[in-house]
Amino acid sequence: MKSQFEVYLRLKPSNNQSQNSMQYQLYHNKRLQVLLPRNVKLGMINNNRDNLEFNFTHVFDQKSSQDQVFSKVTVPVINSFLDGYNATIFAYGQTGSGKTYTMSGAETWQLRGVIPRTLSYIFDEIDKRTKFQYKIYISFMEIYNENAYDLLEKRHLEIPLEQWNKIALYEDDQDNIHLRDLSIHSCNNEQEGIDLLMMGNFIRQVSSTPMNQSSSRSHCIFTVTLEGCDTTTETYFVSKLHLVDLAGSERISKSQVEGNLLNEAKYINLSLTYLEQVIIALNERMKGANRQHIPYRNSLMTTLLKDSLGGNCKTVMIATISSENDNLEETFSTLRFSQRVGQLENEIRRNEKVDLEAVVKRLEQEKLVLIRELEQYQRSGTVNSNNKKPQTQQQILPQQNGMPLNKKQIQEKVELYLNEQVTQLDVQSYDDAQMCFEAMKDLYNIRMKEYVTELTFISEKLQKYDEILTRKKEQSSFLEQKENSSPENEIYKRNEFQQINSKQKPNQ
Ligand SMILES: Nc1ncnc2c1ncn2[C@@H]1O[C@H](COP(=O)(O)OP(=O)(O)OP(=O)(O)O)[C@@H](O)[C@H]1O
Repeated sequence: MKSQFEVYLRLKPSNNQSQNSMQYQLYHNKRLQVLLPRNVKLGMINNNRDNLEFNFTHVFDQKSSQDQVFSKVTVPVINSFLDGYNATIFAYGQTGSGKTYTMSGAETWQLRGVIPRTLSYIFDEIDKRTKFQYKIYISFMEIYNENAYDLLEKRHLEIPLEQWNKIALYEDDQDNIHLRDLSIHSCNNEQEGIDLLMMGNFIRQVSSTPMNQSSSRSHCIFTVTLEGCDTTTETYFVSKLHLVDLAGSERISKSQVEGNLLNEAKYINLSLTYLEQVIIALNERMKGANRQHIPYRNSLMTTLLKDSLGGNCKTVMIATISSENDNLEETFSTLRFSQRVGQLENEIRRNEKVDLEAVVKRLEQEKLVLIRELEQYQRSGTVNSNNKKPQTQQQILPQQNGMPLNKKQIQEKVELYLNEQVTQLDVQSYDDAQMCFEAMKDLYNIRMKEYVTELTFISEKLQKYDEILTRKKEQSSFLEQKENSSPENEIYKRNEFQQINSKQKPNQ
């Protein structure tokens, strides 16, 4: 299924109400027209024009609340994630434009952002989806100076960044990316999720260099992994939701930094440039150019987000811009980038697997229950079923208000009696008794027919699944190995990785 990238724009409220504010018009909350100030010389802008226009899935103006952003952008994405589709929401924009405010939120609970709201929504939805069983796992990582680090490793609170374990990436022969040394945490409720988010943010702050305290110089990826099971079909699915807060997108010339900070800025610039290159390459390929190679491997971030940017993933971008003319150059850079992203589409599919053994087991049990019920029904004409408890102890008379009942009404009363929902049938005449017996005979025949039909259906289904299962078991080990290395199965290898991690830790 094709899934067009969705691109949202969020304008940060202006700090000052002076003439320095960016002048713009918003049409239907989808089209932003930015008026170009005459006195501002911007090399990148064609001076013949007095405005530039940009289109979005939706534009959130300066008055938009956190809740509005969450409902519009995130809710549909999480619903599809809970159905078994991979998804990524990433915030992109210059430093201070509101990426962290949008993704994580501000100090108060009311101003919480996309990530904490997502956790609440996921657990609320899980409670409602009663025919599914879900398990949720969380990991949280940071990419800083082209190295990836685990933000949920408690040891990182005690040691400086230089001594942190770097997350190792490796690709299997199917080009799937796997991660080593990234902890994955089981999460049973919203509070546990929030605690993990807070711990990660805390570790990130503690590790930060002086400049980081006011501005985040790293990319952050908060990942929710879901293992789901549709209990009615025994279909298992695994999906991933990446919530990404990218580092500020401003150019080095603007940030005017030196030394270590210049190094950081270079890495950020480089990784965002590589991100841009990936987007351009994907755009060209979409427009029919012969682009086999997409340069994902140029940076850690694009390697990690490979699936989000041209694979099996529903991808959403939130572009954040400030509303001051001072930042116009960066604002235009963000707006232009977002237009390119908005043209992309991914091919998405549900990451599902049927547990054939579980299906066969269930069908065998159903068949056994049906055979037992059928035997009992043949013997006594009634079936003991927990669902059919007597609702009332009152007598049901074949007569109502002294008037004789018709055949259908008698059948209904007899059915209640046979289902043990009433204890007696009060028969007052020979004709009534005759009609009751007739009704019993009819109902018995109908019920028998239903049983036979259902048994035949279950037996056929059982036979079919049995055949598939046998075929599957007979498949060569080569094919099984291939299946096991698919990205959907990454989570199942978690324990293996954790064992490797725990073996490595004492030596570090
Ligand atoms: N929409 C908004 N409404 C109110 N305040 C906002 C909004 N967006 C951002 N802010 C405030 O602006 C400041 C900078 O925002 P934020 O830290 O989210 O920027 P950022 O894009 O994440 O920057 P960096 O790239 O440095 O991490 C914060 O104090 C934040 O609370």
